[in-house]
Amino acid sequence: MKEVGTGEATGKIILMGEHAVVYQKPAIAFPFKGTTITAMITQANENTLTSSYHTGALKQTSENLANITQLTQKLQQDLNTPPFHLTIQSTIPSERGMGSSAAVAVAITRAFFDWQVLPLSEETLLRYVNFSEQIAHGNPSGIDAAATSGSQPIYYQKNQAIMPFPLHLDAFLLVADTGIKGQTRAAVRSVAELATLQPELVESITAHLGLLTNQAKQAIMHNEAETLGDLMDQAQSDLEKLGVSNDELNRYTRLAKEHGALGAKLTGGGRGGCFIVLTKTKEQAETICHILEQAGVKGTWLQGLGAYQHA
Ligand SMILES: C[C@@](O)(CCO)CC(=O)[O-]
Repeated sequence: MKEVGTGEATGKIILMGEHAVVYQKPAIAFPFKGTTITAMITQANENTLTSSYHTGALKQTSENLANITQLTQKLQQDLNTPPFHLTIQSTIPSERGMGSSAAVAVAITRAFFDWQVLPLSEETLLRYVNFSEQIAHGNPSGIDAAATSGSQPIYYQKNQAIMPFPLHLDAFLLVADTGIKGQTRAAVRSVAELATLQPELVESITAHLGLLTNQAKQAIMHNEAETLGDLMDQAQSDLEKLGVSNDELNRYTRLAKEHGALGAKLTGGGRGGCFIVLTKTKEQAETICHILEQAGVKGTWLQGLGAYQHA
């Protein structure tokens, strides 16, 4: 056993396919390197946790504490470890659709295995993260676990091999936080309820979202930012029909479009949280960022998608 075990993970952005991915449709996501989480573990007299965060990252709501508590108990039992002190530091905003619950589970699992000097396969890691995600989300597709544990963009379909996917596009992606707590668990549940009441409607919307994801993959491969933007707009419209957007997300994505964005949509679970805006140039992204901040958006990150291949 080491004196200190450490583990890291990044946040994630879903570019296309959230919610539809729960219904076996494909999605595209990438680890978001601007946001990270680190877990550190040492031996202690009893199990304790401290966490620190920047601007809204990892807040100890009862929901994310339940998944951390149950995951650490499981790891402690499975790996037969002594009592521990766990420290978590995060810059991933929590409950914003950026994968903080999956990322914290990735970092903690890595820290436990590092502490015990045990090899950790991808498969074992994902098993622990999905255990934790069941508690946080109810019915996760596994995309958050896959995206926050890897280093490459992925094309993801539930229960299929994770496909790394080269995301290089001459465009910029602005990630913006509505400042409103996202509601992934409630949104996933409400789509499931709609699927029980109107199975054909949900099948046709999610099938369309899956088609848009596949078209987006082609657009990215051919470096067609305008096409990708148009597909993102169509995805936002489908997500609104599924009932997982909200007034602020609708208003901000439309505002971004009015100011020259190629496309704009919510990202992640929705009903709050973050949205993404695609622009051709960095200057356009910065202008839109300024307009959105004046309109009430709380936090923004800018990512050049051309550089992603080197990340
Ligand atoms: C809304 C959802 O599709 C993405 C949440 O980041 C849920 C899931 O896939 O587990």
